[in-house]
Amino acid sequence: MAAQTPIAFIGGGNMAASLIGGLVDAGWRPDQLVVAEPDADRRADLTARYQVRTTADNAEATREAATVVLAVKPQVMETVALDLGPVLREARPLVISVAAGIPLAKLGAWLGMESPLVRVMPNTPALVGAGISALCADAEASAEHRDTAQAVMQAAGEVVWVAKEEHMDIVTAVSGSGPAYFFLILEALEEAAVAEGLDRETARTLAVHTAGGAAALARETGDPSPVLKSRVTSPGGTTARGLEALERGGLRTALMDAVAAAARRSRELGS
Ligand SMILES: NC(=O)C1=CN([C@@H]2O[C@H](COP(=O)(O)OP(=O)(O)OC[C@H]3O[C@@H](n4cnc5c(N)ncnc54)[C@H](O)[C@@H]3O)[C@@H](O)[C@H]2O)C=CC1
Ligand SMILES: O=C(O)[C@@H]1CCC=N1
Repeated sequence: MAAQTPIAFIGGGNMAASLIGGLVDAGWRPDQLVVAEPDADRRADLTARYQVRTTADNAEATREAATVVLAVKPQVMETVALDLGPVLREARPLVISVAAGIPLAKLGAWLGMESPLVRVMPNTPALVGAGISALCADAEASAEHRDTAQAVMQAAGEVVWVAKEEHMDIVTAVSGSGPAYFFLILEALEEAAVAEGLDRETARTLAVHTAGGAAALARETGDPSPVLKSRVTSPGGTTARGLEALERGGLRTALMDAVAAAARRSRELGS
């Protein structure tokens, strides 16, 4: 029998690659990871980047694993889970799903098993160890299973546990999709600076460091956002004018609408 591989990823797309990059940087050996992925170019890319073993065969990867991370699109999860059910029922690894929207009960029914299942919503900053993952487990997952899931996700950043599974939709809308909202803001800041004559590289450096600095300040002081914002806003100064333009332009409402729309989509994906 082949030596046991601790983690098999089913689906080697953007989210799996971000987690794999984070795990490898955190000290996991590439030979402790295997990725099942149908796309040959994607497999070659993952091997070139992380020296992980890949296969086109989901069942083969699953048979060797102590932990299986399901990282396929929600739309194909049913097919993948129905196919893998018999293998998983025999091998009984810990199963972690990172799919948006798919409830644990539905996944369990497709797999034909009750536990141990952990649902996780990670995000792509996992690639550089700066991810945040929200986790919830089914009632039968043991403390050991929870610890294992937490240890895997902690290699890629922070973790929070969510007591009510129904909250995973709003989590998905805030932290799963959230990096894209911030990238849109970075894009806009860069474009504005370039339009005013700054070279692209300087514009990007200023925008990225400002975003990173704001996040670090919020994290390290723990101060509320309105307080942090007021410290930047000198009376009658530039920030006040900028914030007025943002409120007039509806950025606050647009972001709140974005989160509500993404959460609705998460619920749709699971129904
Ligand atoms: N991209 C992100 O920021 C995040 C994604 N997720 C979740 O991660 C999952 C994957 O999303 P992405 O990586 O963005 O999508 P993706 O499209 O980049 O990756 C999905 C991968 O699954 C492969 N695949 C398709 N059919 C398969 C099958 N039958 N067996 C094995 N692999 C198969 C595809 O070839 C592709 O490489 C989704 O369920 C998504 O909701 C969760 C959090 C954040
Ligand atoms: O866009 C999506 O559906 C996935 C889930 C959260 C981030 N990306």
